[in-house]
Amino acid sequence: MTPLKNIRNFSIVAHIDHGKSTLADRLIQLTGGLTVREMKSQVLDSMEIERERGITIKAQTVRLNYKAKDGETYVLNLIDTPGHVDFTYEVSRSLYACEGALLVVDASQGVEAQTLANVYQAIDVDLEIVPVLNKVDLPAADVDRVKDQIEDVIGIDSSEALEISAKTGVGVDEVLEAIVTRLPAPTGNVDAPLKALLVDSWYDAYLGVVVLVRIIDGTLKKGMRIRMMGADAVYTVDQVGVSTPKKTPVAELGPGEIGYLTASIKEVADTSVGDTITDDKRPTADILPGFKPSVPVVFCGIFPVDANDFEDLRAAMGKLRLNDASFEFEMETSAALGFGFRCGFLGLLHLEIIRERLEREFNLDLITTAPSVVYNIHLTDGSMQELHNPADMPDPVRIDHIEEPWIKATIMAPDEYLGGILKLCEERRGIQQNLTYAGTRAMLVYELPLNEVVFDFYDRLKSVSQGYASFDYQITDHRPGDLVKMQVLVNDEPVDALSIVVHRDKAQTRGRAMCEKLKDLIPRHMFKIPIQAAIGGRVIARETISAMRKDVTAKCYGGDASRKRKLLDKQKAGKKKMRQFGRVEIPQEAFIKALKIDN
Ligand SMILES: Nc1nc2c(ncn2[C@@H]2O[C@H](COP(=O)(O)OP(=O)(O)OP(=O)(O)O)[C@@H](O)[C@H]2O)c(=O)[nH]1
Repeated sequence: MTPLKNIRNFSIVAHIDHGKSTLADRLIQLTGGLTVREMKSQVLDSMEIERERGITIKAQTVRLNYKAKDGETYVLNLIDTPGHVDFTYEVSRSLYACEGALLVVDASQGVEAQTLANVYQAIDVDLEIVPVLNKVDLPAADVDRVKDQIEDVIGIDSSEALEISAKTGVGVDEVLEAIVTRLPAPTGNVDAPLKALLVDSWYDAYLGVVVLVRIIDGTLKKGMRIRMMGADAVYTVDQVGVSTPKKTPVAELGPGEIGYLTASIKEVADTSVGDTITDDKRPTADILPGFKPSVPVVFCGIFPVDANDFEDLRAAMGKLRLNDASFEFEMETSAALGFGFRCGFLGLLHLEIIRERLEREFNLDLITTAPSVVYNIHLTDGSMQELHNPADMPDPVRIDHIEEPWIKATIMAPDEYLGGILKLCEERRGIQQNLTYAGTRAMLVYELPLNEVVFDFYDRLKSVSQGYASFDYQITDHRPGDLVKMQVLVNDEPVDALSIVVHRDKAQTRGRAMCEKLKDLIPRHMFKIPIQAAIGGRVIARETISAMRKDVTAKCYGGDASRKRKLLDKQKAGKKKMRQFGRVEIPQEAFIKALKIDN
């Protein structure tokens, strides 16, 4: 057991790409946590898709042993935090396990929206913060400007900010010293009953469910009967260990320490993050405050292209859910798409990652329907129901009013792009709350309906700002809105998977855009296909796909049979990605593409 005074628990908070993982790798390397051979290019971002996209999702920890200049050896626990808006809830849970945080800011870029969001969370839980300016090796680095920005925008003292390059290694040893000298040691009582925070849990192919814990008081040992106080479940501890980042069993964990336990827990869903773990025989008197559970805010339908893949899809989703309790799914049937699942996600990136994993790791061809937010439908009989699927919208005569979720969005960008950004926010029914400047960077705060943001807002923001704007949001409340369900009819048949809930003022424009898009996305058939958008029985937009004059093989004049076969094969392969609706075949990608709004 490490004495409290020799423990430091910290996180690194940063905006995406400011160098958090690179710095973490350096710290691991300098403290000898891994041999160079064991060191992959990025140790902490280990999942394949995370690596590809350069983002971190699951919080991970690593324990470092550091011999400081004072001659003592310290245990430094680094808890990694995710960097994307969809996963901010994982940031806050990681921060609860720490006493301090390194605030990493790219010295060539400055403070960005997620720097702010993350550092405010750290300040909220009273962490000691050490500002670190990274990438000082870049010619564009402007240390003084960024220091001023940290003081002006965040409001913390930056006079003693460290100046480093995680890439070249310059200044990184100073970071280790600062962790020891500037961050506080944890406190705790070894003789008190066990009290530990359940920081995270995940499924490991060898160990089963692994629980990451931070010990507050008492000790945790193998063989102990532990109680999860919130979930009210009792388990026997099989193994206690630390991550170096290799999983290494230890005899026990004491106050202030961070480590993992396994206890034959069947599913990640049996553990609730933020729960208090105690000794079943000698329970602690007080429960830790816990965290708000992360609730899915974006829903969509996922259907197999080939109906025979339904069971495989169910099994694949079950596997992903093992490791991701915030991903929800339940069976759904659609008149157009048959059997599938209605799935809930934390945000659009989360949706994309899950879909990509299903397709890539489980080799499934999928149709994803329009993402939708959760609406509160207040009925005339005084009851309220949550609407997760636009297709389930009750009859309008039964509806008294509909409420939709609103967010508070923070956008930071160079001021030259401000015009385009303001226009975009106004188009999306935004209400401007604040506009401030730090030098030539503008910081905008807007209230926006989540429904207007969920689909392509982020893409559009990036394009109007040439990639320079950063964005962060949190859901604030539900507000009444004049919302209607818009249906799309293809060849006079409603395609439920294309239904959306939309603000009445936007319905016409959206309807027209969707019909135009579908006209391009649906290939010609042997007959004329009308495409219509409608609210109730009223058609608000219409396009027609004209009939194909000849069949595809007609252009192979002459009797070249092999060429003809090739063409038909090609057509057949294309068909696999199509879905039959009545007499019309709609390509898989149409369901998402039809919703993108181009300007
Ligand atoms: N020139 C220079 N480049 C750096 C430095 N530190 C990191 N980078 C580069 O910046 C990019 C982003 O670094 P990462 O460490 O992946 O960023 P991150 O903050 O971990 O990103 P997320 O995991 O998505 O939060 C990479 O291409 C790094 O090589 C530095 O000190 N100097």
